[in-house]
Amino acid sequence: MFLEIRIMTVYGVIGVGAISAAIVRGLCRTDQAGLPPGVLLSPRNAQLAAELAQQFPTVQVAESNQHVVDGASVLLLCLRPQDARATLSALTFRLDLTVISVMAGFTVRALADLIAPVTDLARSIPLPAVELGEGVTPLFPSSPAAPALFGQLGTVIEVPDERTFEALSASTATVAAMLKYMETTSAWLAGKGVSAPLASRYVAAIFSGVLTPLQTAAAVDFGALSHEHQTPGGLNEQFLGVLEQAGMFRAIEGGLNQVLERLDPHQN
Ligand SMILES: NC(=O)C1=CN([C@@H]2O[C@H](COP(=O)(O)OP(=O)(O)OC[C@H]3O[C@@H](n4cnc5c(N)ncnc54)[C@H](OP(=O)(O)O)[C@@H]3O)[C@@H](O)[C@H]2O)C=CC1
Repeated sequence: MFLEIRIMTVYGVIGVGAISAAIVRGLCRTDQAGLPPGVLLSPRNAQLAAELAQQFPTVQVAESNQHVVDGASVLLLCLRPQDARATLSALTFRLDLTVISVMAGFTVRALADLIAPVTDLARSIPLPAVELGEGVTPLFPSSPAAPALFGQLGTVIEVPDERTFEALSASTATVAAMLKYMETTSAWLAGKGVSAPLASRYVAAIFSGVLTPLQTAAAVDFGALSHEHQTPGGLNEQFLGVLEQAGMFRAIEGGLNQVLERLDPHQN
């Protein structure tokens, strides 16, 4: 089924940036079966659009956003939320267009108003791993086109309602903080005289050693894993206790609630 969809589909992309480039690179991976699909890019961010068009023969840059809409069978909306309203209001959409949004915080209802008369609409939360075909992408609602796209880029999670979708979206806001945690550990090591490259490699190895085996797990008990990594009276237990006393984990819950409030003010 995917092969048929790949040959017939032209993906239009409005918002050529970090996440849409990862999607395009993922779709054009050489380990994919069959021909890559057609991709029509918005001309905005000309340098990245030109790079993608140069790298992949089925990728083209359109003259305007309206040409992207008109030439696409499946339109991907990958704009920053603050640019979406003005950009989409300037465009005309046809009834039989299929749209997939990756934009955080735009509800189905808000999007439907902006892209009327389109009704075939799905929201998605792709992460950069789609580039390697290793994404795990929540979808709501799930139209036929959305699992067909993200199934080529990893696996999909079809979410039953928009509240659950927004909660999953909020949880993705924790990545930069996790990387800052690792940077702090790495910089601390460098401050103790470990060379900076070795410090960063070592910290990456500590975490990838724990996380890589979890990639294919059906479910993960993080609490049990945390216990496994704490020898009673040991160093992990000591460090965890310091963070607990400092209120770090309550702060994580508070931060998630604030992000969710921003995504969906009616949920908390
Ligand atoms: N990055 C990620 O990992 C993820 C991002 N998302 C969502 O994807 C969306 C995009 O994020 P991201 O890729 O990081 O953002 P980027 O800033 O990398 O890309 C957005 C692109 O949209 C372009 N743009 C702005 N205005 C217009 C316009 N009027 N017409 C056409 N293009 C325009 C920008 O151009 P210029 O720079 O010139 O303004 C920029 O190239 C966001 O809504 C985000 O929530 C979702 C999941 C993961």
